[in-house]
Amino acid sequence: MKEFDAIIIGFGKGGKTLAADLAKRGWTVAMIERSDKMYGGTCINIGCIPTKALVYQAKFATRLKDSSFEEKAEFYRQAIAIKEDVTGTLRNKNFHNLADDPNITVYTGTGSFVSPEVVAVQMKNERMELKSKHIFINTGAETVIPAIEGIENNPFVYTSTSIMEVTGLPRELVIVGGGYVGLEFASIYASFGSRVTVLEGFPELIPREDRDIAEEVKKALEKKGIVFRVGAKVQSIVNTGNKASVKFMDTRANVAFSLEADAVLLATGRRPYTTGLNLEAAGVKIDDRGAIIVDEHLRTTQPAIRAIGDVKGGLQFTYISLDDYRIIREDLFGNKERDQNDRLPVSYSVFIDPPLARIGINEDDARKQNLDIIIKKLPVAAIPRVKILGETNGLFKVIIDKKTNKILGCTLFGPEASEVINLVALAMKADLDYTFLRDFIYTHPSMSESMNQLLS
Ligand SMILES: Cc1cc2nc3c(=O)[nH]c(=O)nc-3n(C[C@H](O)[C@H](O)[C@H](O)COP(=O)(O)OP(=O)(O)OC[C@H]3O[C@@H](n4cnc5c(N)ncnc54)[C@H](O)[C@@H]3O)c2cc1C
Ligand SMILES: NC(=O)c1ccc[n+]([C@@H]2O[C@H](COP(=O)([O-])OP(=O)(O)OC[C@H]3O[C@@H](n4cnc5c(N)ncnc54)[C@H](O)[C@@H]3O)[C@@H](O)[C@H]2O)c1
Repeated sequence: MKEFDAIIIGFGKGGKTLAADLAKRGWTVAMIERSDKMYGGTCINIGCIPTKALVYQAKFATRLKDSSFEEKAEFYRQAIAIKEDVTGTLRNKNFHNLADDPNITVYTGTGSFVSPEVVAVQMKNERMELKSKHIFINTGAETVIPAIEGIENNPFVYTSTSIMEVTGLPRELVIVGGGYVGLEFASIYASFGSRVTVLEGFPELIPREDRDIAEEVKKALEKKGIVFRVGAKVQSIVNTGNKASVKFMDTRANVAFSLEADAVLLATGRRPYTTGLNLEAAGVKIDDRGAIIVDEHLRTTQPAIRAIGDVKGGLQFTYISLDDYRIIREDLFGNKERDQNDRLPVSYSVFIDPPLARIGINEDDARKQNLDIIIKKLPVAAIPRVKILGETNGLFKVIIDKKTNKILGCTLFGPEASEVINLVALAMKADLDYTFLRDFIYTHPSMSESMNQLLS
């Protein structure tokens, strides 16, 4: 049996970064990845990178709004080809980053535990057992497939992964779920020229955001032609031969509706992926949502085994997986002072057009906690840069603690929000008063300079 200093199951963000770091320190590392289409993990192959490549291309597509559907479809086909090129290049680079390192062996096969120190790898034509005292699980998440009649083997039903493999632009796209994936794909496909309907089961759109922000988001996306149906319970998706017939119930009005679609995207959440890992053999326990249970230092219920990224539940972002690597690095080689709690608050961006970004609490949260706050708002139309961009939709909003002058939270909905939020996050992390950003000298004309106005 081959022995390694470390075994990593799953080629995710944290795992691949850890592999390279350990190898540099002289450790021998086995990286196990089940698919040769997934070297580098979800983000570069089927997640952040391909979707954001399409977000970027979709921006140009909006210039074709008066063109024929066929012309739009041709532009979309080219955008998919560009996306393929980007992911292919990154996948190859990610593979070689590890495989070319003499201390790292990449196994293309499915990993499963035999015991707490032994992992079996099932490859195409071979099964091997590997041994290590340090094992890291980085197997990511999978799309939740809801129990809806007619979904199974229905050629019109897609996940975020499979829809991006299709080169034909759907004329009518129905998206089930109005979360991150649902909204980003709605924005992308509406920009490319599809007619998009989003069916969200919850009675409100983006319920975690303040209602004034949610209204602005809805308004901006509706301007693109997207139709939202909230409180929608999808009952069946039937293959009618050349289309899908989507039947849903408006649970608020208690009325049944039916829609025709060329494609139906399931954007109904992602859950930790542990299928086939045989965690029982290692003594690694999962919670009732299927996430691997970890402590603040990412140790599982079998302390020599750790979990990284989406598979441990909680926030599902690439930068969280990367930060998990930092926690482990500090635990193994540093002062052991990092843990999962010290990275809060964490910002996020939904890459719709324009993007929505947030850090910390919002007004609703502050009111529920009876906090003494100052709220400042700025319609994006008041920022000089948006006149240049020709994009005046949006609202920036910040919540400040009246007593301490610290920023408690900030939501930015407008052009370049996903960049500007990092500035606010930095100020919050550095424990700066809001006046620091208010009086800072920014370049002009930039979106960052909106902080002068927003915070004044
Ligand atoms: C459509 C979409 C868009 C997204 N956009 C963003 C975004 O813009 N920004 C952002 O921060 N996040 C985004 N995310 C989330 C982000 O992609 C994930 O949070 C992140 O990639 C998770 O990384 P990870 O390290 O947990 O593992 P992953 O990158 O998911 O890697 C897990 C790997 O393990 C492999 N694997 C699974 N089981 C086994 C096994 N038994 N043996 C061997 N290999 C196995 C899988 O094939 C996979 O390659 C997006 C996700 C999706 C789906
Ligand atoms: N920009 C980003 O950072 C980004 C982009 C995409 C995905 N992601 C990550 O991927 C994860 C998964 O995204 P997601 O959008 O699939 O999940 P999500 O949890 O964000 O949203 C799922 C939505 O589907 C709705 N829903 C669930 N079942 C339904 C049903 N049967 N009918 C109608 N609606 C239903 C839910 O109410 C919810 O609004 C996110 O948690 C996020 O962390 C991040």
